Amino acid sequence: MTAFAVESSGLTKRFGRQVAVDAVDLAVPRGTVYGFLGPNGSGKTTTIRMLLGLIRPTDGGHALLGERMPAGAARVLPKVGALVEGPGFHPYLSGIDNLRRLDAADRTADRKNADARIRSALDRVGLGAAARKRYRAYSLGMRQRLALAAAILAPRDLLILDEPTNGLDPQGTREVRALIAALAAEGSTVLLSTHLLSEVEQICGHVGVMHQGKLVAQSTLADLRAEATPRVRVTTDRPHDAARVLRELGLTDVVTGGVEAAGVLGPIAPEKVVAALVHDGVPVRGFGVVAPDLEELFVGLTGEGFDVSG
Ligand SMILES: Nc1ncnc2c1ncn2[C@@H]1O[C@H](COP(=O)(O)OP(=O)(O)OP(=O)(O)O)[C@@H](O)[C@H]1O
Repeated sequence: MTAFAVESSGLTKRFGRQVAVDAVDLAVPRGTVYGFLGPNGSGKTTTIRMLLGLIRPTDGGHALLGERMPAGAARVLPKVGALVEGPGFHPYLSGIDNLRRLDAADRTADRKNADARIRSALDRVGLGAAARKRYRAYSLGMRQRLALAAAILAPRDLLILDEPTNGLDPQGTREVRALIAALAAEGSTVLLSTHLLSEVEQICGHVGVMHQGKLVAQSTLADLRAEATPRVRVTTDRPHDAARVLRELGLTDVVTGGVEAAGVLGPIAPEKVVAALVHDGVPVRGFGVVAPDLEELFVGLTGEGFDVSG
């Protein structure tokens, strides 16, 4: 068994002259919740559609659960649950009848326990009470929940979810995040795309960051945080003298503003910085070492802000 539930190499998609996905090497370890993070238009959905075999890559290849795609599609896809925008549900059928229809079309599904599986999926996404309502009467959030129910109609080794909390209210968002955590605890690997950094922070152990079609970072959140070099912040009446001392010591990205000077510490010990400031006669009123938060880190990687709400 390979260590990765999803592995791609050089995965590329061009639409005409536009490169939507540019040589992406994904590595999603089994048993993890992997956040596929990036601003709108960075290529997440296109990557996911290639992973699922819904569109053909222009270049590169990938494997799901150790099976090369598309050759192993028939073997592996029954073990993969997916939530992607695509062919919709039937508007005049109820939620439960839509799921029955989907399940009936799945040759690999176990007929004997179909009712129980469908009921359980509806309950898990919180649609138990609305199961008999017609799909066309569902709110956006309910439609999203039904799509998630469809992804978990059978036990799955891998779930690939494109923006699973899109369209949900805060309560629904919390419920779906809790459901994802529960599915992961039961042993599914989850790859979810999101433009919300807070979502990644709340439920993901791993993250891959997309920017203009490229995967610009991929690691555990813990490693990303550890790599982040802290900054020092000096409060003083003479910020320009403080900045000079910081530069002389080798700190980078040194800036001043008001009664502050700040810079990236790098390998230099903070106590050395304090000693140098004092030695130079800079009146230090305050001194702090601050680790950048994840948002600053990702802005640094992509040059773009992330929506941090939710
Ligand atoms: N079928 C298509 N034909 C032409 N261009 C496309 C097609 N699908 C996607 N693109 C382009 O590819 C780029 C990446 O789009 P994609 O939907 O993969 O990004 P995304 O990160 O999922 O963003 P979003 O969150 O908005 O869906 C965009 O510039 C988009 O306009």
